[in-house]
Amino acid sequence: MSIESVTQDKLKIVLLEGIHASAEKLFRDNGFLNVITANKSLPEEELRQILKDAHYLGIRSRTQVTPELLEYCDNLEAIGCFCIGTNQVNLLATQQRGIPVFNAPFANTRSVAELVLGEMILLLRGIPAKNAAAHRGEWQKSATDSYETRGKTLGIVGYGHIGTQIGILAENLGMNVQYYDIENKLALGNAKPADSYHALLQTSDVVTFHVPETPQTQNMMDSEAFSQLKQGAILLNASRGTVVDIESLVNALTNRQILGAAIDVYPVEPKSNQETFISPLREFDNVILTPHIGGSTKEAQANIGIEVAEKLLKYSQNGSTISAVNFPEVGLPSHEGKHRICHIHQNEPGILAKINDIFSANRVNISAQYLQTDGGVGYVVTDIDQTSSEQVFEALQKIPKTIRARILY
Ligand SMILES: NC(=O)C1=CN([C@@H]2O[C@H](COP(=O)(O)OP(=O)(O)OC[C@H]3O[C@@H](n4cnc5c(N)ncnc54)[C@H](O)[C@@H]3O)[C@@H](O)[C@H]2O)C=CC1
Ligand SMILES: O=C(O)CCC(=O)C(=O)O
Repeated sequence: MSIESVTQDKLKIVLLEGIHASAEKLFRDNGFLNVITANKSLPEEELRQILKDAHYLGIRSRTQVTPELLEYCDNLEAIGCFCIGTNQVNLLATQQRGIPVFNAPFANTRSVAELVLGEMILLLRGIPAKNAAAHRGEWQKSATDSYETRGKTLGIVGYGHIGTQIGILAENLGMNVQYYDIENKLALGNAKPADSYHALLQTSDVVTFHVPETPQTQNMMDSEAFSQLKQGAILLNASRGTVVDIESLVNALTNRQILGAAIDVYPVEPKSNQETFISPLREFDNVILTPHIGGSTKEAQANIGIEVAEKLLKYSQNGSTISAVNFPEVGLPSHEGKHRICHIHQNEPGILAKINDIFSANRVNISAQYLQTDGGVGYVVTDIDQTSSEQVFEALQKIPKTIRARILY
């Protein structure tokens, strides 16, 4: 498979799911004029149609990029996830098709941390249920099951960018912080690693999840895990909907084993704001239900729009794959007066030699070159002295195991 070079103004950029306008602006300011936006995720058939001739795709967490969908995307050069999670994209299938995937690993983390902190305080005071009752005209003035944060133990599962920030903020409220992570992590402030996942569940007053969606985190909070929790604990999940088994959560709420919960993510989420949200959790006043908005603040979304659009622009304009989540990372600086060709191929020995044989046979002088391989794919960026002729480009495309090649300038 290969692609022809298309002038920048004609490259089709599709930005879905209400990606912040900062992204579209950046593309347009850089001369990308064919930018199509939608404020929701699209149904399968519409998605296929719109992506059939698209070169760049921007999504958030709803759009599923499956191997089947990729069959329809012959021109797709790169994907930007305008969020942290990339579990909605089949990373192996995109890699095999020579499509780097980028994300914004930090920009919304503070927003999630602040939301979780606020929810935790409200839940410890029993506010969600009291608030719901007051809306119905009931007056529930009582201190029963109403607690300060001070002196309570917060258990953080997944001590990464979000988990660590929550730990620091919670310590400032006077909480004891412990965490569980599969990696050995530097403990910030006075936080302590728990002896095990179960030890954390058994000894925390509040448990909050900040893990990625992986096979290991699937139903990490199942009925067995719920049975380990302290009587009257509080549970929060703003990570992924597959992490907490909803039926087990419903049971724990029904038999009052836990005092309350805050859930931002669900196994199945509506595709747009027009769709009804269906969940057995809707009947519980002591559960804060939010529509996957942990990272949805103006600040975070504007920053993410710029960060991910910049990564896509760099890939388009100079071939940089730095910080791609599924691809060899190559970031060759631009060289004045030189011309750049990118070659993506299946990772097998001897391909670089074949590329260079073609340059040599055509008396093309290489001024800089970088090869990086990662798993199944190899990526070579080459700067040459003269503009590449059609003959050279065609020969590069015909090298066996080539996935795609691009002339950048
Ligand atoms: N609700 C929302 O709007 C948002 C949700 N998220 C979700 O939050 C997740 C976490 O975000 P970050 O903290 O930025 O990610 P991160 O990658 O910085 O941290 C994740 C941590 O989880 C740990 N981990 C992985 N598997 C684990 C397991 N089985 N048990 C225990 N620890 C495990 C990792 O070692 C890492 O330290 C993201 O992957 C995303 O799914 C992120 C942003 C917004
Ligand atoms: O803002 C979004 O659409 C998704 C946020 C999220 O879950 C993430 O960043 O991983």
